[in-house]
This record gives sequence, C-alpha cells and structure tokens, in this order.
Amino acid sequence: MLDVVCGALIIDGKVLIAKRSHGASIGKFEFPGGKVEPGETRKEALIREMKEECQIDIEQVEFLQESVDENQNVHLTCFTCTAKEKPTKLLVHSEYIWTTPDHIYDHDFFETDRSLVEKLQERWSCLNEPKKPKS
Ligand SMILES: Nc1nc2c([nH]c(=O)n2[C@H]2C[C@H](O)[C@@H](COP(=O)(O)OP(=O)(O)OP(=O)(O)O)O2)c(=O)[nH]1
Repeated sequence: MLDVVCGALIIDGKVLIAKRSHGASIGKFEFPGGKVEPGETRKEALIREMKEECQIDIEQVEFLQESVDENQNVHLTCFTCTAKEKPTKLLVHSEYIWTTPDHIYDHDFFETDRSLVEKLQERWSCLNEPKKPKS
C-alpha cells in the first residue's frame, strides 16, 4: 500500500487545490502532497512535500482524516495546515485555485478524497474562527 500525505493549506479563509501537470492523473485537482519516504513521519513528509511542491514552510499542521483506496492501493492521510505566505510559483502543478470545501468538487478533484473533503466541510467554521487575543 502506498503511504501518501496531502495538505489542505488554509490561508485567508480559503483552501488551496492544485492541478496535476504530469503522471497518470494529469489534469486532476488534488491537495498538494506525495509519498512518505522511508524514515519519515507523515508530518515530516508533508512538510517536505509542501516545501518541494509549493516552496512554503507550513505551520499548525493538524491531522484531518485518512482514507484507503483499495483500487489504487493508496493510504491517504490529510492534514490541515497554514503558512505565512501563499505559494507564488507553480513548480509541479499547472494551476492553483483558492476555494472553499463546498466548491472543491466543482473542479475535477480526486474521488478518493471525498471523505477528506467532507471532514474539511465539517471543521470549516472552526478552522476559520478568528483567533482570540491572549489575555
Ligand atoms: N498529492 C495527492 N495525491 C493524491 C491525492 N488523492 C489521491 O488519491 N492521491 C494519490 C495520487 C497518487 O496515486 C498518489 C500520490 O502520488 P504522487 O505521484 O503525487 O507522489 P509523489 O509526489 O511522492 O510522486 P513522485 O512524482 O515524487 O514519484 O496519491 C491528493 O489529494 N493529493
């Protein structure tokens, strides 16, 4: 089973989806991410993939949901995360779209991610609550 991690990057009340520019699923939208390498934790893998694919340092990395696709033989783990800066350069994707969970499937997005997107919808209002100042 392929161990894959992906990141729902949330900035300014929107989540990033990215279009694959190569490989088997070219043209499909996904959450950026990739395969976990030997010796890495899943969180470490996501931090590395977000740096490689989007040139950003992610923060507040929190487990969201996992799913198993028996057909593709993929175990997918999704984390929510944020960053100080939005990615500016397209490195391995051909397009970035900032959207909300309700509109992710307006695009040709991985069906395997359905349960991840549902969990993101459930958590969305919490994730976007303004942070209370510390007293
Ligand atoms: N990144 C990512 N992959 C996903 C998602 N949903 C989903 O089924 N996948 C699948 C597609 C691929 O079979 C696998 C990820 O493989 P990949 O080829 O992107 O991984 P990678 O970046 O490490 O690959 P590589 O090009 O370095 O070999 O997981 C998703 O939301 N994000």
